[in-house]
Amino acid sequence: MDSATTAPPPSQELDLDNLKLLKVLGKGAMGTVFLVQDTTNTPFALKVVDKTCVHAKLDAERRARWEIQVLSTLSHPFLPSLMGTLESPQFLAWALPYCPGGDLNFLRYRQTDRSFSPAVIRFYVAEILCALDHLHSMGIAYRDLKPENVLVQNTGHVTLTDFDLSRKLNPKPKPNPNPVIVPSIPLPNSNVPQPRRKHRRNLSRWISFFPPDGTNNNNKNGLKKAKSAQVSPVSRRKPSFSSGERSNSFVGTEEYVSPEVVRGDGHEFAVDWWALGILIYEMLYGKTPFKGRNRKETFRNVIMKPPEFVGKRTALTNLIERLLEKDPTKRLGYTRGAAEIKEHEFFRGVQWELLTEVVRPPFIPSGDDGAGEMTERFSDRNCGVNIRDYFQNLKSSPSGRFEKNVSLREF
Ligand SMILES: Nc1ncnc2c1ncn2[C@@H]1O[C@H](COP(=O)(O)OP(=O)(O)OP(=O)(O)O)[C@@H](O)[C@H]1O
Repeated sequence: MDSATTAPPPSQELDLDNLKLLKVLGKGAMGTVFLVQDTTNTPFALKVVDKTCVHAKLDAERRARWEIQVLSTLSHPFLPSLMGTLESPQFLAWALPYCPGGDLNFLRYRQTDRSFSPAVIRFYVAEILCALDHLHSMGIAYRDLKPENVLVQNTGHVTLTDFDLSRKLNPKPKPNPNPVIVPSIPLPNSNVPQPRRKHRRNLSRWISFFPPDGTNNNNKNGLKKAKSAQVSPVSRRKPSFSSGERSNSFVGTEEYVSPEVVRGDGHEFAVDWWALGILIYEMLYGKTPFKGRNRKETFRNVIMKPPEFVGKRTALTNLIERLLEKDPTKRLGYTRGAAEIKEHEFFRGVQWELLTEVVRPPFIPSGDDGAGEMTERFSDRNCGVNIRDYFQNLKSSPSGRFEKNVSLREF
């Protein structure tokens, strides 16, 4: 798949005067994502972070700059490319290709039994695996894999979104094909006090933050998007036809957090393989494996409980089991990365180099698929509303929603 990657196209400086906001695609902890059109009528997604809003406390600006930095280096069919950026004293915004198919969570809820067949899972997971492989090869751990962050492009292929939690790690050295045999060193006795692990400092970043304003966090599907990382106050709400909620916490969605992160042991690229195991489980069974009644119970389950598999054991359940190995060093993918996972029996027959050539992915968005369910759509009369008006109006609106009859001003 890496053969399909090239240097990222240069991103341009966007001109706010030429942008029309068409609708809100989603709202996350960090920003609002709009569907926008430029003078050529090309639609694209614009993620806007209001540097002055209460979420500044979430370190939104620093995270946004990091996200832009990561995006500017990406060039891969299953990862977004940065189309442009803009900055004003109030806003930081960047443009990405529009994905009209919604996210995998939305798609799953449109299935009759709210789960995918193994064949559909194979397709999506193969593409996600290639995207993660590429990120890891760049030394980037994604750390926020969940169905809401897997978007469906107009071609039906996937793209990962939301890189503010990603982190640069030291690339793993390739395993030595001719290892030097050294005499074995006795394992440390667990009764002997060990030096404090260096990685524990990572925990300082994982402090929960509960925004005081109960911010509207709906995405375009009317689902509440799971808050990521240290921001995570609001539960990830499933579509309105379900009462189920998924709570989130200090490092991504609670149910996707790996045992090593819960334990404070620090983390490596293997956290992404754990999250991949959770995601596959959820796609197959329609629920995550370790969800408890509260965060404490969820974390206890993450550390202690083996995943339960209903029905016949298959190559797919074996793959999940190998990814949900509690000890990261024994987890599939730990030693040789994605290559190890690609060799698993579940993927037998997958032609990795030809994935982008698949012309009939399981779901191809038709026209404005899902767009009718956007939380906020600006009527034709309001097309052309500018970003400043949008946020100004939002602050003063008692409903916390955009009021359609806002008077338009130049930005
Ligand atoms: N390129 C895109 N095309 C279509 N919709 C998009 C696009 N990018 C983002 N979205 C929508 O906007 C939502 C929020 O985007 P994103 O995850 O980037 O925001 P965030 O503020 O970083 O979220 P989080 O709370 O996880 O940190 C997504 O879940 C998705 O529904």
